[in-house]
Amino acid sequence: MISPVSAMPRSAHRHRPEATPYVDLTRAEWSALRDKTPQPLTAEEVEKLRGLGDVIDLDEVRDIYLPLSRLLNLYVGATDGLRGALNTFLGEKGSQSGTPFVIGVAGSVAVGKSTVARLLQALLSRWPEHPRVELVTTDGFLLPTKELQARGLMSRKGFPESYDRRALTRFVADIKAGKDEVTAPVYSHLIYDIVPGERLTVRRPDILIVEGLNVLQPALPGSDGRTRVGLADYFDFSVYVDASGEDIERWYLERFKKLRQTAFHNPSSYFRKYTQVSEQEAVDYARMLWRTINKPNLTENIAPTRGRATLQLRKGPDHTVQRLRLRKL
Ligand SMILES: Nc1ncnc2c1ncn2[C@@H]1O[C@H](COP(=O)(O)OP(=O)(O)OP(=O)(O)O)[C@@H](O)[C@H]1O
Ligand SMILES: CC(C)(CO)[C@@H](O)C(=O)NCCC(=O)O
Repeated sequence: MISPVSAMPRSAHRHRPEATPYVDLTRAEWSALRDKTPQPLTAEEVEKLRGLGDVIDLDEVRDIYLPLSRLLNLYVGATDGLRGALNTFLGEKGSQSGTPFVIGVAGSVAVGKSTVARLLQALLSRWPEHPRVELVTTDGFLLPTKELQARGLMSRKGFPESYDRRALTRFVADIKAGKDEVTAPVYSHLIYDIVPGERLTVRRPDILIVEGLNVLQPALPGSDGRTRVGLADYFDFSVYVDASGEDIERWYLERFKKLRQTAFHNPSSYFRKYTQVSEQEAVDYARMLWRTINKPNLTENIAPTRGRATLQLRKGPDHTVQRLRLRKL
């Protein structure tokens, strides 16, 4: 019989370290774990994958993303082994082959998660075991502007209720179930809306990366009050991209300034009017968007999901990853 905790000698209580499901690593400790994983990208390729305002270079790829690519390659192999065990058990009763490995990438607006997701796609597709890596962002499942306006949600864009969560979960479930072709709507930052009539098609990838603010949020209970299977329940691995609130706000404002000099000049840009006002007015507007929408969303909905990620990447003020926290239990 297992003895109850209260029956243990007092000293055993006192000296037991607090149980934590994570292992914390410095940049140097993590970097050493890349082992002999070769660097498959050139400086030009990294430049193409870099988002506006991000600073990822070959050193960052080597130190942070090669160990991650190696870890994920090991995870994919081990998950295939588990799938084989399940298939042996199930036999004719529903066994499945070619189930894609699904990775979620979460974090605030402007933290750089789309760069992380693109880098992972490029690195993971170089492994011969899983060359077909698809990337989708949850932006495509935002409700169209007309619908957001009708529901009074224009200033809640990015909050859980601004997405068609059921369609998003179904989309990932269908890909994981091995459907030949699964499609999703497409979002444009330029027009700040869903692109009418456009769809993205995903065809049986080896790995699917799902990037978005909301990917680790728990599912809403159904109308019968029961818990549902949510998006994150389909993940085999997840990454939370983290940084201090002040740093992210600064990155958001700087990106807005850069976009004001570039993309906002496009006649179709939703933000075009901010090219015609002073920089100060434009920055004040961006700060208002940050403080009234993106920051509360970070605090209330995104940051609380951090502990659910398999891996947390903590960036410093210059965008480089300084600390990592990996789930080990
Ligand atoms: N208003 C905009 N007009 C044109 N391009 C934009 C606009 N906002 C963002 N982008 C571009 O789209 C890319 C992805 O933006 P997105 O909003 O997905 O990033 P994010 O979620 O804010 O944060 P992250 O930087 O983590 O991806 C940005 O790196 C930027 O280059
Ligand atoms: C589309 C999202 C929700 C996420 O990418 C975000 O970029 C956004 O539009 N947030 C609303 C406030 C703003 O314009 O920054």
